Amino acid sequence: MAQLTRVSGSVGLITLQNPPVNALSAAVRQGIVDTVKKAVSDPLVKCVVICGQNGVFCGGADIREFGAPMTGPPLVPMIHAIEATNKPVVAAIEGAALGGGLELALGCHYRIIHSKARVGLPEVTLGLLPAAGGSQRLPRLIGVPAALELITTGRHVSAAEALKLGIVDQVTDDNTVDTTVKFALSVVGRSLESRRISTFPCPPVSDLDAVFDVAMQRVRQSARGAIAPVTCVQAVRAAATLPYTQGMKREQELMATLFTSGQARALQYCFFAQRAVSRWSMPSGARWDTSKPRPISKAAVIGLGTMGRGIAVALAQAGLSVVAVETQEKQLMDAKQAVSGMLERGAKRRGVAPALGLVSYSHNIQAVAEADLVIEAVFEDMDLKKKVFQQLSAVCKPGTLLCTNTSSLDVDHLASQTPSPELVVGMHFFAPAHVMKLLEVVYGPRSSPQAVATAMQLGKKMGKVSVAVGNCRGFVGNRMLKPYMEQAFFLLEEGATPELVDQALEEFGFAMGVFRMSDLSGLDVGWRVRKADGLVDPDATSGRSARIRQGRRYSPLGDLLCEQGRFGQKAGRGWYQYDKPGSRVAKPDPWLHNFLEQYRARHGLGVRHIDHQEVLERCLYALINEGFRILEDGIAAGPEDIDAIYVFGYGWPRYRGGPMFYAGMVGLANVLERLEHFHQVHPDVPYLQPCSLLRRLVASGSPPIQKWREVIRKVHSQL
Ligand SMILES: CCC/C=C/C(=O)SCCNC(=O)CCNC(=O)[C@H](O)C(C)(C)COP(=O)([O-])OP(=O)([O-])OC[C@H]1O[C@@H](n2cnc3c(N)ncnc32)[C@H](O)[C@@H]1OP(=O)([O-])[O-]
Repeated sequence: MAQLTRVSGSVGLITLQNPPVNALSAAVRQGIVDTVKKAVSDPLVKCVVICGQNGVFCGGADIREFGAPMTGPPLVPMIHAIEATNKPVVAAIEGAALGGGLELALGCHYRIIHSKARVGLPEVTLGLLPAAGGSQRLPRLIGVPAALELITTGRHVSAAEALKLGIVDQVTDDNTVDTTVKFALSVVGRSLESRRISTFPCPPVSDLDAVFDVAMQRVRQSARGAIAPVTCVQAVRAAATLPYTQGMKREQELMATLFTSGQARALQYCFFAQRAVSRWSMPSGARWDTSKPRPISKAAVIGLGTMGRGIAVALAQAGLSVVAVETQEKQLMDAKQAVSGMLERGAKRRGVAPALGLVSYSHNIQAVAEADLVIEAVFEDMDLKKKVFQQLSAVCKPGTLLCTNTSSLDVDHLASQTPSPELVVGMHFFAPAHVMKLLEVVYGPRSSPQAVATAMQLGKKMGKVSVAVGNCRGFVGNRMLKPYMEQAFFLLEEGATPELVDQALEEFGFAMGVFRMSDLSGLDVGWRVRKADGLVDPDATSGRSARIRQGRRYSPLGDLLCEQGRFGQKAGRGWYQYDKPGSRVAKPDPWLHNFLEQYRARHGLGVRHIDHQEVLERCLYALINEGFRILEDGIAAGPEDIDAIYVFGYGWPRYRGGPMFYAGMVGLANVLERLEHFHQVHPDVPYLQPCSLLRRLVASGSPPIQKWREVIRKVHSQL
């Protein structure tokens, strides 16, 4: 809705009212149309100010309405009507003017912004383009290069930058509405001819073709396979080359191709999934809205290797005081230098002062005695972690929350080393910990809801997408990665090459295929785990038995490479070869191809043609199947949790929504049918056996993903 009041005698103040962000729902659009008409026809109103209630101008079109048939007045004529009025209309921007919100403001004759507000056209992040005139007005206002950058990245811009770019006319530190009302009164009577952006020519650019070629190349490289950024470039090109009316026509045509696309649906699902994961729940019934987090002001990090350093930086950047502990003196000095450097570089990027004073360093674990929360980030070794937890229990003040940064170790087992297991949770950070958005908060059967709530809130404070998950081997992300990698190894045995598998996955949208990723993270990591699991058997060198371990098909390929010292990038060779150790450019390796041929011959394996489709189905459906098992086991509360983990932590292409959303897009019955087929061909691969939840969902008519929780609840209630 929108409300019209008359203030300061002759100013028509229109307030958008649609909590929490005054999104432009059908009712709000109707409200704007009605109130603008009323204000324009009221002789007592000399000028109009548009603002939003509760300190937010407008978060854009109401994304919740996108799936349903359009009702209410459309945005484009509404904004045109505002621009065409003969009374000055001024936008008073507080909080944010994003998407349709900024497009509304661009239809106004002037824009005043609060210094803490931001603006932007983030439609591209939702698989769309700014199709309420934004792609046509912004280039006319600020020029093609700047508009291209903002529209194709969807970046939010601070008030100061918005002023510099010319998006707004004035920045204020005072009450934005009061300032804007005064401003509006001051421009009454001035000609509006030069204030209607749609009438501006685009500022000339010397080599327009080159500008668009570079932009197109950039978006194709940075968002491989995503259609919205490419379409955004085309829309801005229309602004630069066509008269406004024709440009608007082109904008609408381009939007029509995006609006109903699968990518737009996936990206909009991701938008809500990212927010839904903060409403966590545990199988015990504990929930986000009934569990109160503890206040944390002082944190500690134990172990300052790569992960510990990143965690210390993330905590300090969130404004917490941090005690960083490393028992080795030399490591401590190196870490201090590295952490300070990271804080300085981060602060420079964000234009703030580095939080160097928030971090103190010690080689004595006693230094953590006063911490409210400790994150242990020592080497991934259960015995070592157990020792640290025992020490922490003796040192920390009562009530201190003890967190372990582990990617797969048993959080409950660690909790049992302490007298207060309810205060123990896992915090699985992803490297580099101060950069990566994902945090898995792992609760054991004895973790208290308050401990989970505190870790989740801390994650939010650090700017992470935090997902609460149950305790099991690999938690959610790494547990699902295992069948995915296993299939990739099997495909090599059956005739594929690392290049073929990686190309299929990279064309699907992953930043890196499974083998390039494995080379980057180091083959020895998995080797160590497999050794500890008793899977690496040096005696079994040939024949079928060599490829069966613990009763199931096993590929020793990764182990054989490690035995040759081929640990990946750091060794200069792994699944690929590199110019030198540490080099990042992966090149196909004839040695590896020869090795695969010999391996297949030794084991009597026939080679067959494997295409991209098979790579995708085998690798992704095995991963998805494990996702369904995770839901069935109650390790993740809903499909959004799994999807957020994969999008924010594992490079799953956001425009494909996450693995569970993707399963829904290709059709659950289709996934089930292909898994049944693959399991028939490979009966010794349990990961390919379709999970009963998947069967159940298909039997229930493959409901939309938003309804899966109902089926999951039924499964749980019958257990
Ligand atoms: C022709 C069409 C052309 C135009 C297209 C567009 O405009 S496309 C749109 C382009 N606009 C954008 O892409 C902007 C998207 N929004 C944002 O970037 C941020 O929400 C924010 C910066 C506005 C506020 O950040 P913050 O950290 O303070 O808050 P928060 O992020 O936690 O959100 C709070 C609640 O508001 C909800 N909600 C938010 N926006 C919308 C919406 N547009 N709609 C509906 N709902 C929306 C959000 O789901 C959440 O709900 P929950 O979970 O509580 O039930």
